[in-house]
Amino acid sequence: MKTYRIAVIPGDGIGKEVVPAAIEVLDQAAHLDGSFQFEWTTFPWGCDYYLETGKMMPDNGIEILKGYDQIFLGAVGMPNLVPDHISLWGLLIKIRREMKQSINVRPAKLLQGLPSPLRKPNDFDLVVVRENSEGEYAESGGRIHSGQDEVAIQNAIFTRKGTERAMRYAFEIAKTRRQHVTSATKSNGITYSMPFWDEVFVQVGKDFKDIGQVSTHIDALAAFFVMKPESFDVIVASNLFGDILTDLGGAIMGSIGIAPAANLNIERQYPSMFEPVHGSAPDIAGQGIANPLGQIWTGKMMLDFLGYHELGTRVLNAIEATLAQGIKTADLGGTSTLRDVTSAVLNHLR
Ligand SMILES: NC(=O)c1ccc[n+]([C@@H]2O[C@H](COP(=O)([O-])OP(=O)(O)OC[C@H]3O[C@@H](n4cnc5c(N)ncnc54)[C@H](O)[C@@H]3O)[C@@H](O)[C@H]2O)c1
Ligand SMILES: O=C(O)C[C@@H](O)C(=O)O
Ligand SMILES: [K+]
Ligand SMILES: [Mn+2]
Repeated sequence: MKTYRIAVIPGDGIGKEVVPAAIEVLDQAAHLDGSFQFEWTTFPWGCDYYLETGKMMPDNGIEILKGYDQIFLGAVGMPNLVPDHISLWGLLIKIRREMKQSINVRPAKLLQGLPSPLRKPNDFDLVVVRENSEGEYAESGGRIHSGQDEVAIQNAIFTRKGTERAMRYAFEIAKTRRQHVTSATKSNGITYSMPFWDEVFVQVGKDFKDIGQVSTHIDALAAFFVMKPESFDVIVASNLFGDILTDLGGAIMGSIGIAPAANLNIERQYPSMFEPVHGSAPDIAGQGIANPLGQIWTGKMMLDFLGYHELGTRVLNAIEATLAQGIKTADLGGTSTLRDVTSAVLNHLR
């Protein structure tokens, strides 16, 4: 039997609750399939680890992770105890960078059984391809002087390689979907990087003449996510624009607690990392009321990446059947617990 060795990093807050729930579902999915199994190895890295050791993960953490097939992560961050830029750059973003997980795929669609907060949504089904290695998230800049003279500089870095890679990937997946890519730009306000982004989009687009292509300013695009989400198929966005758009993608589905994500090393040279869009939700952590569906759907994306598409579809069907039954956590207006929702998904998967 094929065994996949998965490194598990529950991380902080609700990550510690939703990850075990999703593992139960993935184990059952593997059992149903019968041809493979998961071997999970859990690492206690995160803010608690930082408070004990002064590091978010050990110095050889990346080397350790390279020994696994994939990484399954919950969320990182305890802003009351560790500054967010320290915790995220010490674990989540460090892994994304060092494992060259340069593409972050984040779908959003109108789910059966889950009313969208939009008043009369048409059926939407979109996917955001977020550039995941550079852009506005660049360790370039600094702070000098103090008091009234203080200066902070943060440079955004866009390379042709990174920009092209994200755009090519977006066009490739559009080929398998509804044949359309929207590029999120802001070349009216940002005068160097975004005109460059637009030029690369036109150049890459020439290799995909059969795919519809349009550039839309991110401000208008955000409004269209609310007003006419059904008009989108694939959206390619820079790191920060993609970050913001995908919380919005979660929101129009019903909650950011259900939005899934996959940080892909598309070259398959290193493990990819599967972790949902949402964070550690300190406001509800430890109460057993977090929505596990984002983490479970993220597990479905891992199944897809491993080639088990039909099984992945069964997991998504079980999620929708659970919602249709009215078994929902508080973020979706329900009264069910994380345990109730997980049990229902397991039942529907059987
Ligand atoms: N990928 C990640 O690990 C990641 C992503 C976003 C934020 N963060 C970190 O998480 C911490 C909290 O950030 P935030 O509050 O801005 O965002 P958040 O996503 O953690 O929470 C935003 C709101 O959504 C709710 N929510 C999120 N996930 C939910 C779920 N599964 N079920 C029910 N409700 C859910 C929370 O209760 C909160 O009200 C910060 O430290 C931040 O840096 C980490
Ligand atoms: O900014 C980030 O990438 C962290 C988090 O908000 C995410 O979306 O993964
Ligand atoms: K997350
Ligand atoms: Mn985010």
